[in-house]
Amino acid sequence: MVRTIKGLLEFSGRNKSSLIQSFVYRVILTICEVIPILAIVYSLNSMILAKENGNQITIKTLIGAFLILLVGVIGKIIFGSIANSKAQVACFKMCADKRIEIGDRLKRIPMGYFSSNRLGEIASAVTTTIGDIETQAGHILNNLVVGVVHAVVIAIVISFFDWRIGLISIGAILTGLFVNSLLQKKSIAVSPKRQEAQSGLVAAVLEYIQGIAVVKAFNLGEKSNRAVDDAIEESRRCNIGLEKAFIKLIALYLFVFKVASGAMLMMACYLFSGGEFSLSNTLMIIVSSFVIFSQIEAAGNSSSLLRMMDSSMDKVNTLEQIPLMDENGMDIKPDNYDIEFKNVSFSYDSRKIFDNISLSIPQNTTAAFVGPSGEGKSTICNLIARFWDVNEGEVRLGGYNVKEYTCESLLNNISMVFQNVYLFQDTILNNIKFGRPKATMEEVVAAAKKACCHEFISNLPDGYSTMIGEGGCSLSGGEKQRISIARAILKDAPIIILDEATSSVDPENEKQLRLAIEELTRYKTVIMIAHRLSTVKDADHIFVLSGGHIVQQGKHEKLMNEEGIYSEFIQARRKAVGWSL
Ligand SMILES: Nc1ncnc2c1ncn2[C@@H]1O[C@H](COP(=O)(O)OP(=O)(O)OP(=O)(O)O)[C@@H](O)[C@H]1O
Repeated sequence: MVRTIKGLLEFSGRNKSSLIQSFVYRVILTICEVIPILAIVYSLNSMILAKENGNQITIKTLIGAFLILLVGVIGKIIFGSIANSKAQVACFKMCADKRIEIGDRLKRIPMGYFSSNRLGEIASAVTTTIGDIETQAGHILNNLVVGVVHAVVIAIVISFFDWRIGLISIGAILTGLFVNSLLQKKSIAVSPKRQEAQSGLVAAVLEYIQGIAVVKAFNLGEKSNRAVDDAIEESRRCNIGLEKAFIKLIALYLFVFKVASGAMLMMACYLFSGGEFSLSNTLMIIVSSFVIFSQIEAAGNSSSLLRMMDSSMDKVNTLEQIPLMDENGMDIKPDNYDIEFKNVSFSYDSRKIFDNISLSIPQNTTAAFVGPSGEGKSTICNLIARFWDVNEGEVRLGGYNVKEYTCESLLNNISMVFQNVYLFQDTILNNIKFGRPKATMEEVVAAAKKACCHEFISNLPDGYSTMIGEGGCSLSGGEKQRISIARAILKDAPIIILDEATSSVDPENEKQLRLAIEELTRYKTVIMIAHRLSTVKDADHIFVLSGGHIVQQGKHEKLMNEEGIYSEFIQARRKAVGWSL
C-alpha cells in the first residue's frame, strides 16, 4: 500500500500537493467519524450515573451529547466533501496531464515504435488504463487510508479503557493487513495479464474498425469477428480469473475482523460480569465492536484493486520511458535548405532498403524519385523528416545532421502532402489551420483559394465551419487532397515533400489539383514521389531507385539519352507495370 501511495504521488506530478491535502482531510474526516462514539459514551455515562443517584438525565447533558454528535457529523460532511473533491479534481488533472505528456512524447519517438500491437497498447493506455486511474485512484486510496486510520484511532481509544480489548483490536488490524499483503501479492501475478488482455482487445477492435471496408468488401464478417471474439473471451477470462484469485483471501480478510468483533464483545461482557467493567464501558465497547472494523472491511475490496492500479501506473510510466529521438536536439534555424544524403544505409528491422546511397538536393529545386514499387521512395521522405533514423551515414538539412535538430525545429521546415490524406474529425477551418494554428481567417481563405478549394468549401452548408467525418470520410478524394494542400500552403514551410496521388481523378479535379500543387511548390525545395510523366519531366533532378541504390540520376533529357532502366521504362511504358511515374 505504501508503495502504491508513493507511486501515485510520483505519478501525480504537479498535482501532488492536492493529493496530499486530500489524504490529510481524509484523516481529519476519520477522526470526526469517531466523535459520535464519544457522544454515546458521554450520554451512557451520564444516564447510568443519574440512574444510580435516582435522578433523571438533565437537558444540559443531552444538549452536550447532541453538540458532540453535531461536531462529528458536521466535520464529517465538511471534510468528506473537501477530501473527495480535492482527490477527484487532482486525479482528473493528473490524468489529463499524463495524456497530454504521452501525446507530446508520441510525436518524438521513432515510427518503428508504432507497430499494430503497440497501437492497441498505446490506445488502451491512454483510454482505459488512464481512465481506471482517473476514476478509481482517489477512491481506492482514500478508502484504504480511511479504513486503516479509522480502525487504529478507535483501537487507541479502546486501549485507554481496557488494554486487553485494545490488544484484540490492534491484533486484528495487523492480521488483516497481513492478509491484505497476501492479496496484493496475488494481484501482482494476475493484474498484468488482465492488462495485456485489455490491450489485445483494444488492438483487435482497432484493427477491425480500420479494416471494416475490406471486411465488408470481401464478406469476411465471421472470420474477422473471430479475432475480436477471441480478444473479448480472453479479456472476460482474465477479469473472472482476477476475481476468483481474490475471493478466498477477501473472505479470510473479512473473517479476521468478524472474529475480532465477536471477541471484543465477549471480552467486554466477561469483564462486566466479573465486575471489572462498568455498564457504560461495556456498552461503549459493544457499540465500538460494531463500528471499529466497518471501514477497514470495506477497504478490503479496494485493496485488491490496489495492485491493478499499480500495474496501470507502471504501464503508463513505461510509455513515458520510451527514449525520445531528439533528447539532445537543438532548436536550429538553418541558413539554407539544401538536403544531402551522405553514405546512407537503412533497414526496416532486417530488411535492407538502402545500401550506402549519397545524393544532394540544392534548395529551391525539385527532385523527383522514381522506381519500381517497394524500392524506397517513401522511405527517402521518411528519412528526411526523421520519422526513422538511418543505420549508417547522415541525412543533412541546411548543413546540419537531422539528428542535431529537435523534432519540432526540423519539422518546422517541412510540409508533407501524403497520397492518403488524413483529415481530422473537426471543421474544415481547423483542418486547414492545422498547418498554422494561429493563422487568421483571411490567411486560411487565401490558402484555400490558392489550393483551389475555396469554391467548394463556400458551397457547403456551413462553409468553413462544416464538420468533416473522421479521416475526412465525407469528402471526395480530390477535395481531401486539396484541403491537405491548403493546409501545407498555410504552413508555408521551405521544403515540400509530396507524394503525388496515383488514384485517377476526373479531368476537372486533376486540373485543380495541378494548379494547387503549382501554388504549393512555387519557390520551394520540393521532394516528390512522382507518378505522372508530366511532373517528372519538369523536375530539376530525377533519382532512379533500384535494388537499394540510386542507379541513375539527372534531368529527363539526359536520362532519356542514357542506356538504363529510366529510358527503357519510358519507351516501354506500357509493359512497366508497378512503376511509379
Ligand atoms: N514500417 C515499415 N516496416 C517494415 N517495412 C517497411 C515499412 N515501410 C515500408 N516497408 C518496406 O520497405 C520497402 C520500401 O517501402 P517504400 O514505401 O519506401 O517503397 P516505395 O518505393 O515508396 O513503394 P510504393 O511505390 O509502392 O509506394 C517496401 O518493401 C516496404 O514493404
